[in-house]
Amino acid sequence: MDTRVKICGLTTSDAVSASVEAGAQYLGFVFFPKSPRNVDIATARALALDVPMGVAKVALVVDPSDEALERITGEVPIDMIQLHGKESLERVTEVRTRFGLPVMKAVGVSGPADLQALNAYGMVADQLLVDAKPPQGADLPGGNGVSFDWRLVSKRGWNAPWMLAGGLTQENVVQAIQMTGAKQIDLSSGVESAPGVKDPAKIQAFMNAIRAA
Ligand SMILES: O=C(O)c1ccccc1N[C@@H]1O[C@H](COP(=O)(O)O)[C@@H](O)[C@H]1O
Repeated sequence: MDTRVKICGLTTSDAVSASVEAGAQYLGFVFFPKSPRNVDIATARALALDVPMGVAKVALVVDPSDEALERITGEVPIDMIQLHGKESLERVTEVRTRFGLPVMKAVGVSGPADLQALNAYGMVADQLLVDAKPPQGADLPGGNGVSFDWRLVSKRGWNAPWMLAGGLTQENVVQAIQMTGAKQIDLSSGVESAPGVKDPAKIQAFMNAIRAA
């Protein structure tokens, strides 16, 4: 299966190496203090400098200010900004223009009404991240290890390339790809041994599951 994978929430060089060696095409660094996967700028910079050419480094941010984005993009050699908050269509356009980097906009899906947002953001973002909505009362807008009803996005396309996210694991990823037709997937907690702790064996097993499909 020729699926591109983003492994998100990397905090150590071991996790970066395991993801690169297993064949991930995108690596995500989380800049969100409430997350167990949060990294400071110095750590992210050191990790990103070791990523080989051809593997995209993604900065995940949640309703960021321009100042926060200036600090991140000024010090960390990133290739893409992932907006994972309540950013408006206008804000997506503004961030793309101001920072000169591709923007991936995350959209939470729990029912058919959410597909409108994907249509709209697909017109302004470079990529879409189609994720589950966070459970009621969750501290995090993503990274909660929950899936949504994949039939909602079965064989759908939008104006921008998209990644499927939300509760993906080595056990369910093949079915998720078969049901949705996703060509790109994104995951975080499904390859962890504890919140924020990536497990190299789970990363390899996840990639093996996709390749064997
Ligand atoms: O992972 C986080 O801590 C996080 C924090 C804030 C916003 C988004 C976050 N994660 C994103 O959510 C997807 C799905 O996560 P999971 O596989 O369900 O655990 C993850 O890949 C990140 O893009």
